[in-house]
Amino acid sequence: MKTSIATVCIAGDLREKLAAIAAAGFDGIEIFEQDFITFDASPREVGAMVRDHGLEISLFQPFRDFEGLPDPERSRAFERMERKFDLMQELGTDLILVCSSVHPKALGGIDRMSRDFAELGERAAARNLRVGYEALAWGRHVWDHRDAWEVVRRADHPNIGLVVDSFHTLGRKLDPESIRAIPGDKIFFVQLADAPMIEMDLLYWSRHFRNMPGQGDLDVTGFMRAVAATGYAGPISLEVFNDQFRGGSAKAIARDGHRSLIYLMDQVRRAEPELRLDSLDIPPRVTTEGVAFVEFAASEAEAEGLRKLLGSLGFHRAGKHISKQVEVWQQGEIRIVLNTDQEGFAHTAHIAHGLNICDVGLLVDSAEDTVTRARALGATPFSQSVGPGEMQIPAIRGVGSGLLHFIDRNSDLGKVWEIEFAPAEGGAAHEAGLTRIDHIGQTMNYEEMLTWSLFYLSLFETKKQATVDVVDPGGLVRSQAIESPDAALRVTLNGAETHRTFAGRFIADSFGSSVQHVAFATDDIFACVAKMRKCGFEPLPMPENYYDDLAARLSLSPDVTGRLKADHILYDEDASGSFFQVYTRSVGDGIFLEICQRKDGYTGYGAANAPFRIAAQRRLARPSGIPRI
Ligand SMILES: O=C(O)c1ccc(O)c(O)c1
Ligand SMILES: [Mg+2]
Repeated sequence: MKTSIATVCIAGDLREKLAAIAAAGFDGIEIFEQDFITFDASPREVGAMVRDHGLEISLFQPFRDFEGLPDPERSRAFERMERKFDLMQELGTDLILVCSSVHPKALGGIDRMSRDFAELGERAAARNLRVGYEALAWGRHVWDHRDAWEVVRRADHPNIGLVVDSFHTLGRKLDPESIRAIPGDKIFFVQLADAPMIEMDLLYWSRHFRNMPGQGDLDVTGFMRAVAATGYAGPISLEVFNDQFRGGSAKAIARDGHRSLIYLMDQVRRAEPELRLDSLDIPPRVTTEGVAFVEFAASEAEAEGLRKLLGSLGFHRAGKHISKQVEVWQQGEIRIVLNTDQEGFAHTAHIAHGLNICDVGLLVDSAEDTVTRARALGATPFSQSVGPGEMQIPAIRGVGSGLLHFIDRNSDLGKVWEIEFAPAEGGAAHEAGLTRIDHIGQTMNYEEMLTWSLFYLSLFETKKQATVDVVDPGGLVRSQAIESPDAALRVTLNGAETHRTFAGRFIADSFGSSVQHVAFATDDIFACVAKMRKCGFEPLPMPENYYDDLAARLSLSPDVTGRLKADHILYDEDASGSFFQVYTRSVGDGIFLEICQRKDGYTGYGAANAPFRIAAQRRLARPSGIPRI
């Protein structure tokens, strides 16, 4: 199946748009008239430029206010169309999109409109061109693809067909199943867009808030299944009007777009195998069993601080790498890797970012399949040379070009700790009861959130949770959780709108997005904190006001409130259960660790506590920044 994208989706002038679109791997483009008119080159030159990028012009659009007009507007519309036909022939495209009229004088009437299209079909046929009719969700008389189809059906002309656009159908809450009844060869073109579910004026929603399939809340997969079931064999094309994308990185948005189509068609192919789509046959979304390790890149001095911190949480040094300056600290199933080596990726990451979490290891079904799927989705594979006795662990680039490594139990990869590490002295004497990694929190600029949610959703068997707004005294931080069905993998994406927030400062100070926070699970937070205190744990101090408010709001016994306060434990409860959290003080440019306990199946992340946690972190930070360890 060929992929295409409307030039309107991408930032830049036409040349920049084409370069980004071609680099992302699309086959064609929809030329948006505005992008052509604002560009200073002849139609022939533009056509050649597109083809020089290895792209075809799959559609020219939009042509507005054509059908159902009285004269003289009617004959004007036909004349206007002849000029656009001239232009299309010079550009080198045979298909134009006519969107349903919003003209105040448009009369409507199915037969009147079909007669206009029948006549237009004759004119198009004379030039070997085709016309596709699209119902805009806010069209004056036609705003439903079923009505647009009826106009096309009655026009009964081989050069007149239908354009379906997922936004107009799903945004209007029309049932996409009705598309299945349309003959596939009468659908001339398919436009795809998703959107977040926000109640607002349809036109405004469409022109400013569309996003890539998978990034919003619409059932674009259901829509595309219905289209595919008709036998439609033309291009699938993205038409995304989004203010943020228009101002974003052309390359990144084009890459996200291409990824969204691969993901979408894979979902469609799996949902309806009998359709025998010619889309890529790639391994399914990856099942994750959890986070296998988190790796810090550190200087020797920073590593010393981390050792103290980890020791205070009940971790012990479990192994030393056979040839590198790398050690692994362990507790329960949790492994923290400290990398102070003077070579390799971690070292480079340390030079660029200072102390940082440069690598996350995920436990998956098959590491090889994971990388195969990731490559098909346009992720960047990573490898570096390995020394004698070391393993080549499959990896890709993740958020902020940090690494994601994949470990599985089906190969030797799961034995990396025995193969590459020699046991260290000490042992597990002081474990505090931390069992596994509950979640990792990645901090990024707000504009990157859609990129990374699509990255996780398309690669892993996960679902996104609703976005929550966290108020930091310096501005808003939006937080979205991505979770596997059994919650074995939980990742939170935290998008900072300004650099004045704690999260935003982290991005600025460490020169880029990355993991800012790792949360460890425990089954008994009070026992855990008691043990950690003996090892020298210093919790992030919470003010008394917080506990007075808890006592006022919730029906906790004074005894429980007293224990929470004594240990600086934060508490949350909702319909799903209750939640306890305690934080470490920050290290480096604002990295912090959390210990949490979920009771009765609590599903959240303590968002209600986030403003108090942030205020406490800011209090400890010096005006010039955050204390370094
Ligand atoms: O917003 C619009 O006017 C507009 C134009 C052309 C389209 O294909 C569309 O979906 C919307
Ligand atoms: Mg459209």
